[in-house]
Amino acid sequence: MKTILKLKGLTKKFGSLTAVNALSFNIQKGNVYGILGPNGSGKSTTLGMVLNVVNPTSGSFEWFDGNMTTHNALKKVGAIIESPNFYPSMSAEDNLKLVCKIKEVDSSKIDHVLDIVNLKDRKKDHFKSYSLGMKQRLAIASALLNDPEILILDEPTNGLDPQGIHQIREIIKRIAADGMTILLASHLLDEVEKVCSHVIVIRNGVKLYAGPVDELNATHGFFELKSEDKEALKQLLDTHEAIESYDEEENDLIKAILSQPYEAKALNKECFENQILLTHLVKRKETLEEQFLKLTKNQ
Ligand SMILES: Nc1ncnc2c1ncn2[C@@H]1O[C@H](COP(=O)(O)OP(=O)(O)OP(=O)(O)O)[C@@H](O)[C@H]1O
Repeated sequence: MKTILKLKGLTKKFGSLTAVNALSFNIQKGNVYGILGPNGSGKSTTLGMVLNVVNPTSGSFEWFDGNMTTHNALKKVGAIIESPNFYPSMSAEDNLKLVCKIKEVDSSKIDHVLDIVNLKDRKKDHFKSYSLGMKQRLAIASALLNDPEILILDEPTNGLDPQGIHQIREIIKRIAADGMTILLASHLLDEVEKVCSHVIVIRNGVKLYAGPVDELNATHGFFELKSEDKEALKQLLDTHEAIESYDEEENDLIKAILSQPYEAKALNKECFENQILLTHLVKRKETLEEQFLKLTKNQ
């Protein structure tokens, strides 16, 4: 698979603050990546560095095959990292004509990109009459004009109402389905879950996880258990091949984490054969949100 972007130990310090700390990951063609982290975790700084607007303190990054200057490589990148900025008293279409002139691309693509973002019917309207969601969609259209190899978006749904958020996410999914590589920064887990195939979780500039979104949730789950003979139950769990660890929670509840697939029925039978009567037995899997919170809390 073709590599679009490689980050190698990329680091940015602002005085004594390390905003991005030795970040390494690869962006492969055709995937949709989310950089996910709370506010202030270093997402925008990371995007700023690979887009040449923030100077790295150390480490490096490489666009495409590494044989191109960043300046030339960025001609193949469509990026929206600031709020959409166009001429207010010009129509969307005229604004895009101007962008075509600046980017030296043919203006025949304007209708097509406006169609992708559902703005073709409103192309004659002044930019100033657009809602925030429409402005953001126009920015996406503008970024698509020169057929980029990758689209980069920083918090693409920030400040939008639920309908606007939905429209932007649908557009991103549609563009991705057509094969576009996308890298977006977001502090919203559900956004990354809905839109991205891959996720890079960062906190305080440090990478906590990078990989497919599915695998972040690929654990075997856990049992919630209760028994009047808690000590005997704990002894059984201590030596159980399928139990990785267990915690005692409130109300005498024991949470036993699985290290391999194991059915509740089998555990129930085993407990019974060891004269341990369970008063509560539930098998559960952590939601992606619980996993994400655990991942970020542990650091
Ligand atoms: N120009 C700067 N000078 C000093 N500190 C900065 C500068 N830019 C960013 N920072 C700090 O670096 C850290 C990371 O900021 P960054 O904007 O990259 O985070 P973020 O994850 O994008 O968060 P947000 O979504 O809130 O923008 C923060 O603590 C921020 O205050």
